[in-house]
Order: sequence, then C-alpha cells, then structure tokens
Amino acid sequence: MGFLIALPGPLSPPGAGRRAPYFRPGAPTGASDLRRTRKPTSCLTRPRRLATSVEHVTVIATESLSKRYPRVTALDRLTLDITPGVTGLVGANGAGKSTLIKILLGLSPATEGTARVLDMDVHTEGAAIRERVGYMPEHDCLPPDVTATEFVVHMARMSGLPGTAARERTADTLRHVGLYEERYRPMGGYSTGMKQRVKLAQALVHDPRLVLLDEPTNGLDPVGRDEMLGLIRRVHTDFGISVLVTSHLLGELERTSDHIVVIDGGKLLRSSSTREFTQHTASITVEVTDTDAHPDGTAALREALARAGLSPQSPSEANAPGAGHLLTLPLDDESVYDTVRDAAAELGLGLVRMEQSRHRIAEVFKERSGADAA
Ligand SMILES: Nc1ncnc2c1ncn2[C@@H]1O[C@H](COP(=O)(O)OP(=O)(O)OP(=O)(O)O)[C@@H](O)[C@H]1O
Repeated sequence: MGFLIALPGPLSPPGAGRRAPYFRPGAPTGASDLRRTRKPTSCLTRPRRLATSVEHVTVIATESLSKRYPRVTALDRLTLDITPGVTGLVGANGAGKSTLIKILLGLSPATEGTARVLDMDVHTEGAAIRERVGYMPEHDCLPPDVTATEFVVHMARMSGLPGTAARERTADTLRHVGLYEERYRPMGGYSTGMKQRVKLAQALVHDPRLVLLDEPTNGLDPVGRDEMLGLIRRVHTDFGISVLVTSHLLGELERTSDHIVVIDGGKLLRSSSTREFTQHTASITVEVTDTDAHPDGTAALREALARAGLSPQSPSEANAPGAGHLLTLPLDDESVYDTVRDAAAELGLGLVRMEQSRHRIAEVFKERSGADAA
C-alpha cells in the first residue's frame, strides 16, 4: 500500500490531509498559551507517556472484521485486541496487513465487523483517529526534489504545528532517526534506508499516540534492518508511543515486539506475547572454548557428554554463524547442568555459555505445520 503521505490534492484519500493538532484535547491552543506553557520541541528530547499503569488499555480492537474485494477476501472475520507497546503484525505478501492498516486509519470501509483505534470507531471517527495516529506507508512515495527538512516540516505544518515549532520538531525528529546531517539534501539522492527513515520521521513529527508502520524494513540490507528495528523499539521505549509494525518475515520482529499477531489469508493464525512465542524449550545450549590440548573443544565435550550418558546435538540452525561451536542437550533434569560443568572442567575447557534454549518464532510454525501435516 503506497497511497498515503498526507499531501493535499487530488491524490490524497479523503481526510488524509488532516493530521494531529499540535495540542492535545484540553491543552492550551493559542499561540500565547504556547509561549506561556511549554517549549514545543521537548517531546522528542525526553521520555514521555511511558506505558505504566495503563498496560491493560486497548490500543486497537477489532471484532469479526472482514474486507471483501470482488475477487478476494482480504480480511476474514479478524478479531484482535492490541495493548500498548510494540506489536508485530506478521503475514506473507497478500495476507491482508495493508488492508487492515487502511481500515484502522478510517480510509477504507470494512465489509463487516467493527474496529476501534484509541477507543475511536474507524467508521465514524476516521479523521480524529488520523489526528492521533502516525502512519508510515510501505512504498516509496517521497518527492525527489525536496529535502528531508522541507518535507517533514510540511507534514508537521499540515498537522497544525506553528512554523517555528514545526521546524524545531522536524530537527528533533530527523535527529532521532539519524538523518540530522543529511537533512538539507534532496531526497531523490537518498538510499533506501534514508528514505525509510524520512518516512518514519514524518510519522512521528506530530507527536502521535500510536504509529502504524507498514513494512518499514522493506528493501533494507541486514544492517539497515537491524538499525530500523532498533529505532522502532526506541519509539516506544524512549517516547512511550505505541507501535503496530508489519513484516512478511516471521522471525524479524521477535526482538522488537512485545506482542506478535500472525495473519494468513486475512485470517488470524495466532496472537500472543513474544515471550509466549519464544518460550523456553526443554533443552540447553552450551558453548566452550578451544584449548591447546583440545583444539576442537566442542567435539571433545560432545564425546565426554556422550560417555556420561547424555545426547548432545548440533543446534537446529546448523548453518547459522557460530553454530559449529554450540551443542544442545535435552534438559531432562537439573543434574544436566552439573554434568556439563564437570565435563568441561575435567577437559580444562572454558565454559562460555550454558543457557536454556528458546524457541524461534519460525520454529513454532515449522513444528505446527509438521504436526498438521502428520
Ligand atoms: N483495492 C484492492 N482491490 C482488490 N483487491 C485488493 C485491493 N487491495 C488489496 N487487495 C487484495 O487483498 C489481498 C490483501 O492485500 P494487502 O495489500 O492487504 O496484503 P499485505 O499483507 O499488505 O501484502 P503486501 O505486503 O504484499 O502488500 C491481496 O490479495 C490483494 O491483492
């Protein structure tokens, strides 16, 4: 979905140009009040609204939400309850992620069911939702001849920020996404990673309570992905803004998200905390050093453990970097820890790591589809 950066004009969806007023309901609204009360740039320079006692509050709630196009059902009776924090929405291409975001922004009507965002009805309160929600579209949609500063200032002004505040908040936001040095260059010369950062900055500049990020790691190399995922995590931890972030890669969001929702063919496959997804398995992972006496310490330990009646294995991701130095062992009881420690000590090997293994999200689904096929 690449339809929206909220530029005014015929290409903008109805209401897309309405972004957040700078002041929250109940806050002072006049320029003189602004001068009297607070410095308008402070929001991105200090933690704000960190979710504490309101963890139970629902940020997004859908009930039996469906969207049918003439030839395809994009969403099929989807019921979700998303709380504050970072939520990963994972699904293959065509699973319905962008369709869900369009409905949540009040830009596309659902065929059936209901959806509420920040306790507002997407059907009747779309404009109010867009005032309080930031949105980062999936596709490249930045004007090439415009600098990042000009663009983000424009978006901030459209959100109702006065000129000076818009410029100051733009500088803060671009600094937050790591584009401060490059902010006066036309965006046509930016790399994909820089463009993604500008899109993130414009989603944040109006101080939203929630941001919807559609495939923010699209087109990025592994380092760029890691950096973007780190930035997204900080949007919540540093500023208390809730995040719904989509990806078609199952494992990508597990370090970034508190909660993971998986959809397939518009249907909900699973929604649970990342911790539940990646719960401990009943095995431990062990890593030891090599020594002069045992140049392959891992092999020596494997033999010693086998002699002690254990069944050491190579980890399931055998091709992963460093996997050749790891052993996994079934954790039948706590004595396994002692056996490993004693074996390593007898061989004179340093014990680098001995920890209970965790599921990877991808493994959970591999196991499940294996069970389904059986
Ligand atoms: N305007 C539309 N008219 C008809 N079909 C559509 C429309 N928008 C989306 N679809 C279809 O709905 C399904 C879900 O599309 P959607 O864009 O929501 O998926 P997605 O999970 O975001 O995937 P991607 O990351 O590839 O965009 C797809 O089969 C798509 O072809």
